[in-house]
Amino acid sequence: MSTEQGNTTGAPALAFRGLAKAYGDKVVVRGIDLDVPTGSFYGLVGPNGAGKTTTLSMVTGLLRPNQGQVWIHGVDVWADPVRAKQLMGVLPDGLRLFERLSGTELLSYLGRLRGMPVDVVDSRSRELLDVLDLTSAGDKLVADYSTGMRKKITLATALLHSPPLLLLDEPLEAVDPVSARIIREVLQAYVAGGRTVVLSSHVMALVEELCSHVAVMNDGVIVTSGPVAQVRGDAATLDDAFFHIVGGRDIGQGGLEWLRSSQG
Ligand SMILES: Nc1ncnc2c1ncn2[C@@H]1O[C@H](COP(=O)(O)OP(=O)(O)OP(=O)(O)O)[C@@H](O)[C@H]1O
Repeated sequence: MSTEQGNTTGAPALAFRGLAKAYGDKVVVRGIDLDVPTGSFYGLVGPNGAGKTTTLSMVTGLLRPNQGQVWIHGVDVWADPVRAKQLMGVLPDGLRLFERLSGTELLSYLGRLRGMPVDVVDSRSRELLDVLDLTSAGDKLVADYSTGMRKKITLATALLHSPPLLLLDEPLEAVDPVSARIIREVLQAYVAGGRTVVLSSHVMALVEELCSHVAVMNDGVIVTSGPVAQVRGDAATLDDAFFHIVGGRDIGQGGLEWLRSSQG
């Protein structure tokens, strides 16, 4: 494929082809392809170690693939990273932040780095801190934030420039139920406005509730992908379908007898 996949209007929100990554001899992503339609809410699911974070890191320009290409709205992430990064907001794994800034300063700094007008940065920052219930923490150093607060302030930085595509690595993990509900509503409103969200999660019920589409990864491969109803197939829930797709083991019969016993 050429460097430019198309203009930003016609192309999928995200597309990748032949994406591969190895660490030494260990191949962790094995040449995967995916198209994420604009306006979709796309879940990326898979067991521990399946390659979800590695994939999202390559897609967002944080980790260089060994092979393959990635386009955000038609812009090649590795050939034109500056333009591609204007089109996405990212909640990465690991949450490396500027620890010695307050939440408000962090948003202000990142907004200015993106070339946004100061008054727009200020008003959007206030709104985001308010919606994410971080107003009282706005003057606190990020170093003193809890894990859930760090996740919320990072989400605010991803939303600040109002990009057409959000890529979120486990956005609801470690977040309290009230904040989780707020984040879900923010993301649903975001998609309702015609934008696109891609998130990774282990929580199948959440993916089933929120997402229009899902891709299931296992051992570095996308095993199946498409609209949620199609991937669920005849299974009662997406959780059941996932269990069968990735070959989960049922412990109903045999095994762990010592855990079932009242004696030690
Ligand atoms: N820096 C690294 N060096 C070597 N191996 C790595 C590195 N980062 C990830 N891996 C390996 O790559 C594989 C995929 O990891 P990855 O974090 O992408 O999986 P994941 O699907 O996000 O898992 P989880 O659901 O547990 O977060 C794992 O086997 C992991 O051990």
